[in-house]
Amino acid sequence: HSNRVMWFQDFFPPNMCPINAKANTFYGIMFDAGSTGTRIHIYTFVQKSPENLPELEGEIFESVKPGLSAYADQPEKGAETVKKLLDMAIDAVPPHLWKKTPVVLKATAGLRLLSEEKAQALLLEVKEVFEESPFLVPEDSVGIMDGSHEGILAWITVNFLTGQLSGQNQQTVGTLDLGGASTQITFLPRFEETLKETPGDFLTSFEMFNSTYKLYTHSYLGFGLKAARLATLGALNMEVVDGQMFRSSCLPKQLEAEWHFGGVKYRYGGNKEGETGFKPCYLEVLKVVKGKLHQPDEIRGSSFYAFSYYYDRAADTNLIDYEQGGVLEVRDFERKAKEVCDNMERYNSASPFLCMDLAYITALLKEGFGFRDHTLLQLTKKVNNIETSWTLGATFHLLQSLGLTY
Ligand SMILES: O=c1[nH]cnc2c1ncn2[C@@H]1O[C@H](COP(=O)(O)OP(=O)(O)O)[C@@H](O)[C@H]1O
Ligand SMILES: [Ca+2]
Repeated sequence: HSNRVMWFQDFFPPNMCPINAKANTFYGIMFDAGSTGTRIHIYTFVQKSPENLPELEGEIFESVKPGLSAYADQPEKGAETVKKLLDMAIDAVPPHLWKKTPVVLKATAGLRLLSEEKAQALLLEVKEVFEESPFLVPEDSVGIMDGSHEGILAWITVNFLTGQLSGQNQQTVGTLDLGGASTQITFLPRFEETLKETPGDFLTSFEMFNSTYKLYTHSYLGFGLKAARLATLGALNMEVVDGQMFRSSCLPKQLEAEWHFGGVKYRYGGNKEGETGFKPCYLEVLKVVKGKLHQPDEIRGSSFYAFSYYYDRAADTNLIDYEQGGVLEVRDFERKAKEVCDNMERYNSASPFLCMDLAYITALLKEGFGFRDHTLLQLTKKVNNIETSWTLGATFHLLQSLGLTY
């Protein structure tokens, strides 16, 4: 299509004009600076008619590891990883739309855990990369996202993709996200009771697509899968003494290894002489979650969408198909945790943390949030070929604030 103006264009509303069939295509670029990796999502939308929601046409997705927080002492190098990903957008977006295509980066728990100074230095370098690009750089285009937004925007994404935000008879689903450093739970309460017994800072009103949703949401910093490993080892927020060894019954007996997280080196290993296996391991992970999370009664009976590390660990252990995902019960994680923890030698080609991760997920779901053994979890990585990530919700929010959609 060219930009030629045809005489008949004035006779048609813009969306119906035959030569303009694609004139209402637009793009949005959203970066997710997570604690374990940085990801770019390039979305294509078509607004077919002004009274309908913009239709999502597709997504281009790419990711790199490690995340920005690993470059805490080399912010320029960190920004370089963002630039590499942004080069993909140069190829994906037609040049005449560059100036109208917004680019935004939101960082999550990895940067929340860094010192203010180091986090700001990284964000400043990223901002420079954006300013040098041909794209639209809105105000606040680079920053650390509020934990409550992370949950809400993921909820918007999943419920948009499953068609629950349009039309009548909306039956929304709750969402569970398990990151490296933090974890989120979000749902739309149906009972007056829930609103009454929930602490005020767990409830947030959010406007999207001409509706207001009062959501239950909370982000637990330090309860992501990798942070939980450190907590289980007793190493989270510890002044680590040189050569200090952290041991756990969740690790293979003979294991001794090193692990770098958040710029600190940890030595860890199994209980050489002591106990190993599910029972002692579960007691260890239980200490990390017990009594630390709010348990809304309402969620016991409902089913949830779960993604990120819930998905990865379920796929790693063949509980679900890696491409298709699947439906599980909470007790399936427990069954698998027992199987792996009580036979660690059989799983020694997988991650040494597999037993600990599965035990933690089980404890988080049951003793943390208070789900039942039979609670259903819909494990999903993509819906209609779009990643289930807070980034789509964030892009809608962005387009709305720029007046590109309502
Ligand atoms: O867009 C995505 N597609 C697929 N997986 C994702 C996406 N975003 C995050 N993840 C998953 O999230 C987990 C890592 O969490 P992340 O690095 O975002 O930590 P954080 O949320 O605590 O900052 C991994 O399981 C990773 O595969
Ligand atoms: Ca994340």
